[in-house]
Amino acid sequence: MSPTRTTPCTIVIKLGTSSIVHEETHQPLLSTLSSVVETVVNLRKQGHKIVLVSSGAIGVGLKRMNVARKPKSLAGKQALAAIGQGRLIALYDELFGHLEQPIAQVLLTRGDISDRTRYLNAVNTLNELLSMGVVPIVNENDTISVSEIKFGDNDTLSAITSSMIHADYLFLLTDVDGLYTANPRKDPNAKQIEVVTSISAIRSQVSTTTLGSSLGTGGMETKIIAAEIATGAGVTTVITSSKRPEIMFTIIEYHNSLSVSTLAAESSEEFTIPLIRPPHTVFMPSLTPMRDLKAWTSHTLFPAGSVVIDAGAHRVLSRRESGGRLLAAGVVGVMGAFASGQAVRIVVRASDGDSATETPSAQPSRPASPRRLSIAIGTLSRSSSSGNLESPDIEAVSPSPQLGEDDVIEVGRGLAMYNYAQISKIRGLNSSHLAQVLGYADSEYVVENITIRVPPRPTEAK
Ligand SMILES: N[C@@H](CCC(=O)OP(=O)(O)O)C(=O)O
Repeated sequence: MSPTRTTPCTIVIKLGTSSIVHEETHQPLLSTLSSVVETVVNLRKQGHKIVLVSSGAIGVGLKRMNVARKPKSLAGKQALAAIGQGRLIALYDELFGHLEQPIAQVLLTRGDISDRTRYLNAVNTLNELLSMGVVPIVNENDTISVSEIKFGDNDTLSAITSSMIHADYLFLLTDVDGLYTANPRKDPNAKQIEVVTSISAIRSQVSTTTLGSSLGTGGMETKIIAAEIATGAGVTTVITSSKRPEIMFTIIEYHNSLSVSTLAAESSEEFTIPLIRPPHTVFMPSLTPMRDLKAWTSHTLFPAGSVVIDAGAHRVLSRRESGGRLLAAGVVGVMGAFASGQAVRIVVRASDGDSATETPSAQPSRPASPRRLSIAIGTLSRSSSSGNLESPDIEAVSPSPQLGEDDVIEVGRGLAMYNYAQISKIRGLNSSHLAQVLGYADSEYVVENITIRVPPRPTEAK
């Protein structure tokens, strides 16, 4: 056995509906579930901490009520999830119980963890359960989830869970053994992609359209999104088959042996040749992972509005030295109504990235509707992101030119330090003038904890 084999890891395992119930009969797939349970218990014996993110509530509910197809209505799905979730967890308790492994049910909605305190409570509970040697079984709280507060699919939920507990691995177990260039069931030329280092590059290489099942909500596209969230938080993400869950041992061992051999090669020591590669796709974790507050802001919060920045600010925020903090000088407008402390989208105008040079000219007279953008504030000549203030006087404002959603591009997210009306007032100003305009200045920044996900075009990134 390799010495690294038992290095304790924190592992999130996601099991989709297609691995839990039969697609047509909705009978529970007992042999798959038993193998998963056995594997989880064996991983625990090696010292790993395991969280299971399990779908299947609706599928089990369909079987219980003898309903042939997933209902179209939200209430219908919610009712079936309420019926199925209890039975699902009872089934897990039965299977894990035979191996004397305690479990816990954790049901989450995005709404729950959009509140920082509740988010931290969820993190604390999960960590406490793990340190008690329990296997938490997480699902979306479907009964109360509505579209605005839904994770939408359990791939995303598992990625957010893995980020919450700083997992080492996220395994997305599904009915295929990895990501392919095309649907392997239909196209004999489909090739498995073994290693993904760039999610954006991979999107152009794979066809993701046909790989969802009729019961679940995910498919390959949601797995790629999940991989993007998890790897961004430093979590190695693996797609592999749920039919042989014990393959997770070999995959962990394989990756450990690769890193051991790389280290040995670097120090010219002897090393053993890594094992034969088990079938899977691995998404490599970011070398500069986003942790805690930034990951929370970026992935768990629904933004309440938008802050429009100029091209100069976009360039500055894309550099690590900016610390993810935006000065009022780089703001050209706001969109929607948001309070201080809420998450906001950071957007640039789609036109041509010329916002840095354009003089702002209007102030919204009322909260802009979420779909319209009001370019905010007074007629004085203000600086661009250089932060120079040419006149300290705030003059009367002119009507708002409006931009639609199509006129802006989201480039990142952050937490607003002031509300939308205040940011409108101080837009373009040097931070030394915030107290004069607002009557106070708790922060010299208007938005903090910003993660830029879309950097400026290379020609702009001087
Ligand atoms: N929360 C739902 C599952 C939603 C979902 O994402 O399903 P899947 O695409 O099979 O992972 C349930 O338990 O039925």
